[in-house]
Formats: sequence, C-alpha cells, structure tokens
Amino acid sequence: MSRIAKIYVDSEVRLDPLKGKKIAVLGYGSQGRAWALNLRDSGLDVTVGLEREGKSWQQAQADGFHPKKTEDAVKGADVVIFLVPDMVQRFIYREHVQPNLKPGMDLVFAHGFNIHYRLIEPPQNVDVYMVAPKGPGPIVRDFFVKGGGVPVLVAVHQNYSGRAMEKALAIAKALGGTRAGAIETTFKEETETDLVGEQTILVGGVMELMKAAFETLVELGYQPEVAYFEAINELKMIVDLIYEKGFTGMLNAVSDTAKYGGFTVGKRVINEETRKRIREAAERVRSGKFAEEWIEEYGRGSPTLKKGMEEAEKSLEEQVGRRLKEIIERGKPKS
Ligand SMILES: NC(=O)c1ccc[n+]([C@@H]2O[C@H](COP(=O)([O-])OP(=O)(O)OC[C@H]3O[C@@H](n4cnc5c(N)ncnc54)[C@H](O)[C@@H]3O)[C@@H](O)[C@H]2O)c1
Ligand SMILES: CC(C)(O)[C@@H](O)C(=O)O
Ligand SMILES: [Mg+2]
Ligand SMILES: [Mg+2]
Repeated sequence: MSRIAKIYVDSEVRLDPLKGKKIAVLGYGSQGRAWALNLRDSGLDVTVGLEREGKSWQQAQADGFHPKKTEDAVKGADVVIFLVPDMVQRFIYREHVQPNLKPGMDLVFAHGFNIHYRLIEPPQNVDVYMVAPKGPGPIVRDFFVKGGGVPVLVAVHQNYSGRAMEKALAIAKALGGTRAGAIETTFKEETETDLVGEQTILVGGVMELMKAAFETLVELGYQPEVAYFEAINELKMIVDLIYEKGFTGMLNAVSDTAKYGGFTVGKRVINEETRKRIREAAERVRSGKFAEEWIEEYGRGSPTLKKGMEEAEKSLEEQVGRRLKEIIERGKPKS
C-alpha cells in the first residue's frame, strides 16, 4: 500500500506568514501573470520583475503593475518567485538573484526542475520551497476569479527559517490552490511526475492520440471536418464528464455500443507496449537523461521545439480547426 498524502485545505491555512513581506514575481507569462494577479488580489505585496521592456512588460502594466528590472525587483524583495521558463531560471539566478541574496530570503518555484537537477544550488541561509499548480496558468487565474482554485503541490527543499512549509501554504492559499487542496510532496516527486505526465499523457500522449485517430480517418477517405469533430473536438466533452463524474459517470453518459467498443478496442490501441513506453519515459526522467537532453536542445537554440510549433501550426488538424472555429464558438454554452 502506498502512503496516504497529506492534503491541506483553505480553513487550515493562514496568509499571515507572508503579510508585510515584499514578493517579487519574476516573469509574466502563463504562470507569472496568474500568480501576480491572484497574489495581489489576495492582499499580498507583489512586484513584477522582468528582464526588459516588451510584451510581458506591457501586459503587466496593462494589468496595473509597475514592473521593475529583475535585479531591482530582487533587491527590494523578501520572497523571490521564479516564473520564467525552466531553461532560463539558472541564468536569472546567477546574474540577478545570487548577487542580491540576503540571509532569510525565500526562493520559490512552481516546478522543481532547477532544484532537483541541481541547476540552481542556493546557499544554506535561505528558504527554498515550491508551490506547483496542477494546471495551466490561464486556468489558475480563471478558476480563482470565479471563486475556485486549481489544486497545487507544496514541497520544502530548504527550511532555514523553520517556517518554509507555512509560507508555501500561504502562497498556495493566495493563489487559490487551497480552495481545492494543497498536497504535500517533495521536489523529486513533483519534478518527475510532472515531466512524465506532460510527456506521456497531458501534452505528448493526448496530442499524438488525437492526431493518430484524426489522420487515420482522413487517410481512409472520411471528410476532415467529420474526423475533427470525432477525434479532437469531442474529447473535451468526454474529458469534462470524467472531470465532473469520474470514469463511471462518463461511461453512464455514452452508449452501450461505445462502452463495449471502448472496453475491447481501447486495450488493443493502448496496450502493454504503450505501458512499456511510459515506463521508458519515466526512466529517462528519473535518470536525468531527459533533463540533459532538454538542456542540450535549449543550448542549440531549441530547434526541435521550434519545428514542433511550426508543424503544429501548419498541420491539417489546425487548418480544419480554424475553419470550424465559428461553429465551435457558436455552440459554446453562453453562461
Ligand atoms: N505553463 C504552465 O501552465 C505551468 C504549470 C505549472 C508549472 N509551470 C512552471 O512555471 C514556471 C514558468 O513557466 P511558464 O510556462 O509560466 O513560463 P512562460 O514561458 O510563460 O514564461 C514567460 C515569461 O518569462 C519571460 N522570459 C522568457 N524567456 C526569457 C529569457 N530568456 N530571459 C528572461 N525572461 C524570459 C517572458 O518575458 C515571460 O514574462 C516554470 O517553472 C514551469 O515549469 C508552468
Ligand atoms: C500545464 C502543465 C503541462 O501541467 C505544466 O506542467 C507545464 O509544464 O506547462
Ligand atoms: Mg510541467
Ligand atoms: Mg504540470
């Protein structure tokens, strides 16, 4: 039996450990914007730190912040939150954070990559902790605004003050995370599960499965529009049913024909070989091989990442999706 996770909820957590502290949010992208806005709306003192004037700077200003250069934001801060891309964090740390570290400062992460793989090695006299939202940045903001919250993982790497977990939970609360729940974890568990999850199911797996079904239907001569609704658009509705009511709830909403076909054919498509591949992906993450490969790719200017984005943009799926956008938008619930 695996151990039972410690889960914190809103009523157990206080914002006090962060009241009066100056918080620098470095980066204003997917998570940066959501964190800066949610933390500010929760009454915390937030400054946005950015490298240069540009898109993020303008967005932060449009949202009512007065962004500062990274170095200046760090100099005035008690708590520094890293919300620039994982591959950029170590450079920002070396250039702007390390030279301005004061004993008792807090370094906060939304994902454990840089600490777990030792790309950043802070001195002993600072707190290092993590609040990792289990959802994309824009959803972290959207749920918060609508009174909810995306669940988060919390972990402590260094507890110089003795109060690191209290502060991690306070951030989780300010972010809306404890409205759902904050699960205690370690940097190792968060980093490894997050990477395996996004590679094999959330980003890689789902996209490839949708593409495989869509492209096969099109190759067989079916209309791309029909294939798009079947293999891509309807997945949201099925996943929403699972999200609301679990697998049983989803199964109760589909026909017996779909249940029987799903039970028998699903296992032939996603089979032992697929599980072996998921295990292989996990091994690459656990051994550090994936991190090594990604750091090397980033060092060469991220050619694979750029090619993937270009291919996605040009793909038949995206072209058909754009063509059907009007229909999909028209059909969306209005409230
Ligand atoms: N995207 C998500 O939904 C998500 C979910 C959970 C955790 N995380 C974690 O949150 C952290 C931030 O990820 P993100 O996806 O929000 O980042 P992002 O790619 O959206 O970050 C963009 C921000 O970083 C700045 N930036 C980009 N390149 C830079 C560079 N070279 N130098 C300086 N600044 C640069 C941009 O100006 C922008 O403000 C990461 O640790 C990531 O793993 C992200
Ligand atoms: C939103 C995800 C995929 O869960 C996150 O882990 C990320 O890296 O963007
Ligand atoms: Mg991730
Ligand atoms: Mg994730």
